[in-house]
Amino acid sequence: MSYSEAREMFADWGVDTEAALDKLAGIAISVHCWQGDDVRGFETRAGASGGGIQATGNHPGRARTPDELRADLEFAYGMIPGRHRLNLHAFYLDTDETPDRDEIELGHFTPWIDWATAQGIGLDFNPTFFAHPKADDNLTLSHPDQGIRDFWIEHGRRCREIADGMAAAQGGEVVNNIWVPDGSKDNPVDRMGARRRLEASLDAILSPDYPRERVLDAVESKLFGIGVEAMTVGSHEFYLGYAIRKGAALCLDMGHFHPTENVADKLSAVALSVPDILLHVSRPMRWDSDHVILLDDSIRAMAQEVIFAELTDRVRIGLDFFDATISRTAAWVIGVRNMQKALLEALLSPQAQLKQAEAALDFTTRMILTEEIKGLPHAAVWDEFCARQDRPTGLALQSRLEGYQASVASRG
Ligand SMILES: C[C@H](O)[C@H](O)[C@@H](O)C(=O)CO
Ligand SMILES: [Mn+2]
Repeated sequence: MSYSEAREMFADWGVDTEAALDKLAGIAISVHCWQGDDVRGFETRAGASGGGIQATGNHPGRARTPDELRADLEFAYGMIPGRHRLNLHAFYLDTDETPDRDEIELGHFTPWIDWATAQGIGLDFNPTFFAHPKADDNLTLSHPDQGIRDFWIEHGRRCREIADGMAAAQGGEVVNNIWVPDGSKDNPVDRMGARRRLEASLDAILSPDYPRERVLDAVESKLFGIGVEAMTVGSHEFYLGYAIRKGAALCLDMGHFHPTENVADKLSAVALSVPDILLHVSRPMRWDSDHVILLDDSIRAMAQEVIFAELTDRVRIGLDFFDATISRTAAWVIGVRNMQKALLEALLSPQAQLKQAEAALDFTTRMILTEEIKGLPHAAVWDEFCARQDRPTGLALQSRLEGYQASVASRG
């Protein structure tokens, strides 16, 4: 079906496809660097990722150096319509020096800043509180040992300084997201002590004032991780309260809740109390497995909430998945495009009619609408979006993804 035929069909339902395409073009997705190298980072000492997160699989082509990772990202961005961001973790520094985590500085990220600026890609940042001997107890900011806490506090403070430097170099906001793996394998007896220590450490990290429009601090909760099954110190309730008290952004990772919870439902609920929200869009399978996101119901529901609750200015969309059993570049491209497709579907919905039916308690009309619009030609509108930005679709996309994968498959 041609785009003009599709445009007319949507117009019959009161939907303006041009307005939807304009809106979609303005939504930046923060692409997570860690899909490209199985969350290994570029520190010389780095081993397995630890902290209960681990990529599984051994597909050829993993990026082994910052240059390889940037080349892979350039290819991926070239397959994705729109202008997007890069979400960089601190242990992806690019330097000949070997600073410990409490010694990193902006200069260790200069090649990333130069590259991102040349590419027109905004950076986001994350301190790395895992994959380090001082995190081997699965305790960092809440560790009972003051020395270990101080080490990680210094890391957190330096990361904010780096984020501010990135913002100064690039202009605009850098989201700096804090996730710590801290927790307990078996039932603890002093949950309060651990949470008080985490709170005090976070306060110490966040005490220097940076303009919010330059450094947007976010905090990420989690239900449990491998090795910390009994308690996660930074639980949802902990961070929801913390974000409200301190004015930080709240990060909702779709893999960090009980599998029966609807994470999309949380958006409007927390948006009443927290001004800014960061999403880690992910696909948990039975647990926080970080599968590549599909265009499935959970992603559609999340996108619909962002659009229908009119939260595009307050929600930063980041992705968080890593799959080492498939082409890593294809994983990025497919995942980001799926997020965009879900947003486009929401933008192509007859929102006003749906809300009107619901307000009138006319649930029959609401159901007719939700089910009938599923048959509308969303794909023709998506193809038009890609064509206007010279991005391939369908078989052409497949061939480009396979071609690039073949070109990196010989990496050792
Ligand atoms: C690498 C990320 O920071 C990490 O995945 C974190 O965001 C997380 O979700 C841990 O489970
Ligand atoms: Mn996450």
